[in-house]
Amino acid sequence: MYKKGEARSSFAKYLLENKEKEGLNDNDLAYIAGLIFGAGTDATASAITFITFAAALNPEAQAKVQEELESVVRRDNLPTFADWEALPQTTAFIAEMSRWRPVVPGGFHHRASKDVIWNGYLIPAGTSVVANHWAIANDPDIFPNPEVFDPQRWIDASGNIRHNIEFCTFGFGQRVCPGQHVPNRSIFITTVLILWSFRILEDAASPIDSFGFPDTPAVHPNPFNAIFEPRVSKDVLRQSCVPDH
Ligand code: HEM
Repeated sequence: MYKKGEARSSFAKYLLENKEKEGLNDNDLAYIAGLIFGAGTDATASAITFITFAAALNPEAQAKVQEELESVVRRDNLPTFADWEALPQTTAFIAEMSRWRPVVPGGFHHRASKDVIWNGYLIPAGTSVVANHWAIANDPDIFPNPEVFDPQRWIDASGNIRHNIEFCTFGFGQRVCPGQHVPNRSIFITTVLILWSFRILEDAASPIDSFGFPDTPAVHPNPFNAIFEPRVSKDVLRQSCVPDH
């Protein structure tokens, strides 16, 4: 456990100090440290940008999250991780963003290292296999009216998060995203802090193209304008306690 103010451990420092023990050469070190940085920062930044994109384009869904924040967190407190369990609408908004505009729509390609028989199909060694996140996200049998941004599809009749559907935003199996707990937390806290503080509006003078993102395996939305209208006065903000994360 780290004490406040104490220097925290660093993954890159660990790699450098344990190079021999882990059997790594300098190239391995550079790639592993770089991959964590590249995979981590860009995908998370993209997801947070898609949160503002989804909020601006779906004012009613955004208002539902703000109603929930209003009753659970209230305006004189900043939201914290401790509120997570009590915020199903916010959790559903984030889940729906991940499905509606997946950060990795093309999935990452994998190559079969040996012949594989799957469901009666032979996948010969060397074949590239693509799990197409976009097709899964838009499967109408699982997600009716998939083109509609509808966080309520993640909510059950009692108002809780459904556990009988999921979307593969972090991939699958052995190569599933090992960092997923980090973005899950950063996306949650950033979303609640932004939507608690601001109403995000589409700028009528510069409409957002809801399909404005490139045709590549991992994406960011194309640059767009949105208006951030403060929901909380500066005085309330000054009085709010800053959470100790
Ligand atoms: C919203 C944020 C993120 C999304 C949507 C995401 C998504 C993914 C996906 C789809 C894969 C490929 C899984 C597969 O092959 O099926 C992956 C792999 C990976 N991710 Fe993430 N990721 C995110 C954030 C992060 C963060 C924060 C880290 C590190 C702290 C990270 C580290 C990695 C690494 C190292 C791999 C490669 C794993 C391997 O090939 O064994 N990712 N990620």
